[in-house]
Formats: sequence, structure tokens, C-alpha cells
Amino acid sequence: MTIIEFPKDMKWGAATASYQIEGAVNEGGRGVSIWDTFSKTPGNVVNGDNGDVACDSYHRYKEDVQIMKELGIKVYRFSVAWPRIFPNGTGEVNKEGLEYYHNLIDELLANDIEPMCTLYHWDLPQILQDKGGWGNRETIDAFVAYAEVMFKEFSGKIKQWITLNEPWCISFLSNYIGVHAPGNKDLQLATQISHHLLVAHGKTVQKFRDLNVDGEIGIAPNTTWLEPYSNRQQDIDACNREIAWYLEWFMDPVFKGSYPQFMLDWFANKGVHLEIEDGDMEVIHQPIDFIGINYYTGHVARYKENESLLDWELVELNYERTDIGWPIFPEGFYKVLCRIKDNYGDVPIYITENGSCYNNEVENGRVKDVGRISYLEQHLTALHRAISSGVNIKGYLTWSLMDNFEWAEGYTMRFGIVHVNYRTLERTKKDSYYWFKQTIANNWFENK
Ligand SMILES: N=NNCCOCCOc1ccc(-c2cn(C[C@@H]3NC[C@@H](O)[C@H]3O)nn2)cc1
Repeated sequence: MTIIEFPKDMKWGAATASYQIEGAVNEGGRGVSIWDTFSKTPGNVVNGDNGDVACDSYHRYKEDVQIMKELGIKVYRFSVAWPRIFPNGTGEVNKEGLEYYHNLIDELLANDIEPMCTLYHWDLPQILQDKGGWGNRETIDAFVAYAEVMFKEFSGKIKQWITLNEPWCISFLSNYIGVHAPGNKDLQLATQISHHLLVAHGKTVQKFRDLNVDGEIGIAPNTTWLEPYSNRQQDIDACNREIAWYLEWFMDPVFKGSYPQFMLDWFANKGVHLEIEDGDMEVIHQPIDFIGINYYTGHVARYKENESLLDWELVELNYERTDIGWPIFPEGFYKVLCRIKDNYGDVPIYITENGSCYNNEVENGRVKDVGRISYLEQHLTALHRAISSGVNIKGYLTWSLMDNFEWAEGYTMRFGIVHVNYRTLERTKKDSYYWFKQTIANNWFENK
């Protein structure tokens, strides 16, 4: 048994996102988002689920904040629905939308919980998608205009801002692999979108600095880890390509001002021509205050020519998996965090998403999600190993505070430490909630 104890200033939190929890899609002046459209297109989401009601947090946020307060978290990461602020993507600001987020943030502050605001967590106004969405460079300035309104409105209340959540998902998962909104399957488009996202990030950071907003700003890439099956260079290189596709493709431009050349070459060989305008890379390379890292899973893999985009294949070993089928791979969490330190030095890091899918239901008023507790123990141990290795970890926010709309999986996959009955909307704290509450209170836990 080992006591895993965290630094005294460790910030503990939980995370959610607007389309996944709010519901009330036709209330408060909200406009249509691409996820409203995508989820209502038959075949895109399991069971035809959508975010119309979700967890109804739009109406139940006060109850949710009380759940957070009892949990003892210091920070709550949420996202703002762009279509609540600009129902038409640009133009007239919707005051009711601003009012909703003032109410949420005021409730958090009144309960001594710091708001960490994600500006973009995938719910693009549909009207902008109709004009090309992130594939249209004009969306960059629309995003900056939206961010400017948010900065001016909430400066002083929100002290931590994230521009984009998981740019790999926004670009490649949603426009090349095609399983998320808007569901394109075009590598050229997806790669150009990844560039437009980075320019939007950089211009937003510039606006944040120009407005002299009190606080910090960062970006939240999702990461993965592929462990080479052998020490053959081709296996090592193949795994490196996949890890870099999520991480360095986005973070090298931010921290180094250039894309990884080996990835540029790889995409060029796939026929991709990236349009980079003069000044783009300088804009992207704006200093930021922290990065949010999202990590869920890793795999063992090896080189296989012409297999997948990056010439690798999974080696199916009998790893324990969560209920969504993702291997439990805490070693990858430790390794990717050490890789980030090796790449980018002592940049402050918040784990802005880490968690697991277990679909345990309520039995006699209790949810015995022992799998999620084990996942947390394993990944918080990996996090502690990274901290012990000098990685500048400032906080850990679990995904998610509550079960919610898990994108293409709909409501079939539960990531919450709080169970949500989607018929009654009743919240039930799971065993993992109480485990996390005790860990936060102690700032340590026993790794048995
Ligand atoms: N690499 N090749 N893939 C080939 C085939 O992929 C098919 C599917 O892929 C993926 C990859 C990643 C994800 C994913 C989901 N979450 C969880 C959310 N994070 C933000 C928050 O909203 C959470 O709900 N994080 N990541 C889903 C699907």
C-alpha cells in the first residue's frame, strides 16, 4: 500500500460542456448549433439521442453547484454555448444568453468555486456551418468577436479561460473520421480546419491581451498514447506519428511557431496542401498561460504499411477496458505528461479531462461504480508519478461531474461521478463521488 499525496496547492475540480448538459435548446434566445443538426440526422447518434434536454442543467444549475460544493472542488470547468451568445453566429448579442452564464458564474463564486470557462466545446452556430464553418477563414474572426464579448462581459468573474477544447476532435474526428458534427470525411478540409482553429486560438489570445483581461488563458488538446509493440524503429515511428497527430500537431505551432515537419511531410504525401497565410504562424505562436490536457486511454500498436492514415495497427492485448471499450492505460497518462514537459518545459498544466465510462445504474439508492474508482486510483497515481518527475501540474479536473450526452454514443455511455436519471433528471452521487470527495479533502489517497 502506498500513500499518494499531492502538492499543497493542487487544484481539484470537475468538468462538463454546454451541449452535453444544458438542454433548453429552444430557450433563452439560443440559436441552433451543429450538434442540434447532427444529432437529429438519423444514424449519427446512438438511439437517435440529442441534447434537447440532456441533464437540464440550464434549469438545475443551482442544484448542480450544491453538488459541487459538497464534493469540495475548487474549480468547475464548463463551456459557453456560442449559439446562446450569438444565435446567428455573429451580429446581435443575445442578452438572455449572457444572463444565464452570469447566473451560473455568480452561483459558483457564491459557493467559493472558481469558474474555468471553455469558449468552444464543439457547439458551433449552425448558420456559420452553413457558410463553411471552420473550413471558412471568416469563422476565425467570428470566433474572436464572440470571445471579445465574453472577455468584456465576464472579465473579473472568470479568471481562467480556454479557447478550444480538443482541436483534434474539432478538426480530424469531425471532418476526416467524420463521427462527430458536422460529419465531413475529407482530410484536406480537416487539416485546413486544424490550421484555422489554431489561428482563431492565437487571435483570441491576442484579443485577451489587448483587452488586458484579468486572468489566464490556455488551450485544451486531447492526447493519446501508443506504446510501440517492439523496439523496431518502424514501430516507434508509427506510434510517434499518432501521438503527435493529437499533441504536437497543435502544440508545436503554439509553443514553437511551426508544425512538426515529419507530420507536414506525411500529410503532403497524402495529398494535403495546407494554406498558411503570411503572419499566421506568428499569430498562433502567442504565449499562453497554461495548457489543459485531456487524457482517457492508450494502446499498444505497431507499424503496418497503408493501414489507417498514419500506417499503424493496434495490437489487441487483453487490456482491461471501460464500458465504452477504451483500454485502461495509466502508463500512457504518465508518459504523455512527461513528453509534454520534454517538449515544452515548465508550462503550467491542468488536467482538464480525465475519467472513465462505467454504466452502473442506481440500485437501492446507490451506484457502486468500483471500476471508476479503480480508474481514478490508477490515473491519479500516474499523475503523481508525472508530478514526481517534475511535470508542472497545477490541477486535476475529472470528466465528468455528471453523466451526460456523450456525443455519438448519446446517453448510452456514462462518464459522471454523479448519476443522472434521464427520465426524471434526478441526480444520484455515485460511490466514486464519495471517493473523490475524500481524496480532495485529504489531498491524498491510498493506492492499495
Ligand atoms: N485516431 N483514430 N481513430 C479512429 C476511429 O476513431 C473513432 C472514434 O474516435 C474517437 C476519439 C476520441 C473520442 C473522445 C471522446 N472523448 C470524451 C469527450 N472529450 C470531451 C468531452 O466532451 C468528452 O465527452 N474524448 N475523446 C471519441 C471518439
